[in-house]
Amino acid sequence: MSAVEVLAGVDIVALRLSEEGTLQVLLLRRQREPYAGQWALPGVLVNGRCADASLDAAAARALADKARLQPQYLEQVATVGNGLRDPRGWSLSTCYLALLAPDAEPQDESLRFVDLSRVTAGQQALPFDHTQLVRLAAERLRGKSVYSSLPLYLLAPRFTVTEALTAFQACLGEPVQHTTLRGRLERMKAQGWISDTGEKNYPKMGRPQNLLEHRPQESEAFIFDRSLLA
Ligand SMILES: O=P(O)(O)OC[C@H]1O[C@@H](O)[C@H](O)[C@@H]1O
Repeated sequence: MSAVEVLAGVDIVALRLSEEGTLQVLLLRRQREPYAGQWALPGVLVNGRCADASLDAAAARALADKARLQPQYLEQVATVGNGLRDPRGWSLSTCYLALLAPDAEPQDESLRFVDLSRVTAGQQALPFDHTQLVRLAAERLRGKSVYSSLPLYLLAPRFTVTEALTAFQACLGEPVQHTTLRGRLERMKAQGWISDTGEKNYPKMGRPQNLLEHRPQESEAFIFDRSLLA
């Protein structure tokens, strides 16, 4: 790399809700140097001859090419850049938050999900500044989950109130009142963002529960008029 070149890329913090109700982040074992063999965020460089029309397109490509997964939601979080984060020289990374369906599975042994809390706590070390990128994305998700329906993008399109509660609590990292969430979901129903399917799920334990359907009216999330934690 010449002295005047700057590497530019995108990195994806792709999250999934586990069966246990915890958030997990997708990691990819790097094939090449630097940090060959280490688990890192899936990312691609966008310098040079890449065909992507935009950073958003590059982020979608990174997930599609490297993980063969389609996100239910994708949002740009931040751009970081300096001369230290990549040993190849000055670099910029635009970090994206991607929310995956709960049945998103690693397609081969070069991919795996690990507990988000292990990464944010530094127990699972990541190369480059990827730990910092994960923390930024997790903070964005937490902040938006206070006042929007974002966590619903971590569920299957058909979900129960109990599953919604699990998703919100995982994103916020604290308990949410069942009745408060119900009220917010009712408001979404009134605006056409959620519909009643008239069907029930039949869990292994407990009583059957009504199945709701998430019907996003835009690519963003529904904004609540009051905080979910109020
Ligand atoms: O995988 P290659 O193309 O080598 O490089 C991409 C990585 O280089 C780093 O700056 C980025 O954070 C990104 O993850």
